[in-house]
Amino acid sequence: MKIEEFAPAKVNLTLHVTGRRADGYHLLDSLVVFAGVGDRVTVEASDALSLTLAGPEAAGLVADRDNLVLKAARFFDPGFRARITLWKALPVASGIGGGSADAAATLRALSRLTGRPLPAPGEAATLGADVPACLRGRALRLRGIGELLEVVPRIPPFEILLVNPRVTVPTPSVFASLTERWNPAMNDDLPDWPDVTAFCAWLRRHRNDLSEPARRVAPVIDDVLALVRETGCLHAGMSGSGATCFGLYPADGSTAAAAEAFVRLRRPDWWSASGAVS
Ligand SMILES: C[C@@](CO)(OP(=O)(O)O)[C@H](O)COP(=O)(O)OP(=O)(O)OC[C@H]1O[C@@H](n2ccc(N)nc2=O)[C@H](O)[C@@H]1O
Ligand SMILES: Nc1ncnc2c1ncn2[C@@H]1O[C@H](COP(=O)(O)OP(=O)(O)O)[C@@H](O)[C@H]1O
Repeated sequence: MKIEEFAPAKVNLTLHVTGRRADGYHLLDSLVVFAGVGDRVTVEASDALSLTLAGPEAAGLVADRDNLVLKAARFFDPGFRARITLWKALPVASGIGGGSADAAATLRALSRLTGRPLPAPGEAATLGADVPACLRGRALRLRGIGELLEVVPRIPPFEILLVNPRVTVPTPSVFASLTERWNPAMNDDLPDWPDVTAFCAWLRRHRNDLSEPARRVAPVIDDVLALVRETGCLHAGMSGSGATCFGLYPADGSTAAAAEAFVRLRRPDWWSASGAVS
């Protein structure tokens, strides 16, 4: 039996850093969505554990034991034997959780293959703070270091453009260069947004507290945001620790795709993708 799982890009539409734990991990309050753009993990039973890389972004990775796909497989069952293929479409170290998405897709695939349950969020977070959210793969409010999740059921439909300038931004460096670690959280109750315009107006009143340190690490982020804004999006921002930026568009099946074509024309050397959001 061959099982395929999609590993969608995670996008932090807001990211408030609200404190720091004694072990150095930061407390977050983030509204997270998943885009119809991502990697694919395929798993089939075999007599040995192996990983093959394919896809347009595979060159950014090696299939060694530190690959999050193999870490997730060993975490699920240290003796598990399977032939795993990772089709890599998301750029590595880009703030859209590609590695965490791959780990989560591997766990989902192995759970389907064996009928065994998925790990609890607190356990999954030991693979990576974003893995619990990626296991759910739908609009969420993420708190704690990433293990406290609440489904956000009423996000209005929209489409998204993702643009990465092909500069890798290591997450630890961005957290390390934060100057203010104790910032206000989002309000306890999230509103019911009547439409995407109201949703974007709400997003504009919130923050990504990692933007400033990320822009110090990778000043090109300002150019990415300027280009995304030039497409006429409803709202633009940076995801996670960067450098990927996003633009939001109405869910009309064409405006986000047209924005992607515009960006590709202007910056064929950058990575861009667009899709619907869940
Ligand atoms: C910042 C976020 C926001 O969603 O996304 P990315 O930019 O990575 O996509 C995540 O919290 C990243 O999650 P993930 O990439 O899984 O993080 P991990 O591998 O667990 O941690 C990488 C490093 O980031 C820092 N880190 C991560 C999460 C967190 N809540 N506090 C931290 O301080 C730590 O320095 C840690 O050593
Ligand atoms: N399957 C994987 N996909 C992406 N990165 C991986 C993977 N396995 C291990 N990594 C490592 O994890 C780190 C974070 O990568 P990634 O999850 O893409 O970052 P981000 O969460 O910022 O998008 C990188 O240094 C990368 O080498």
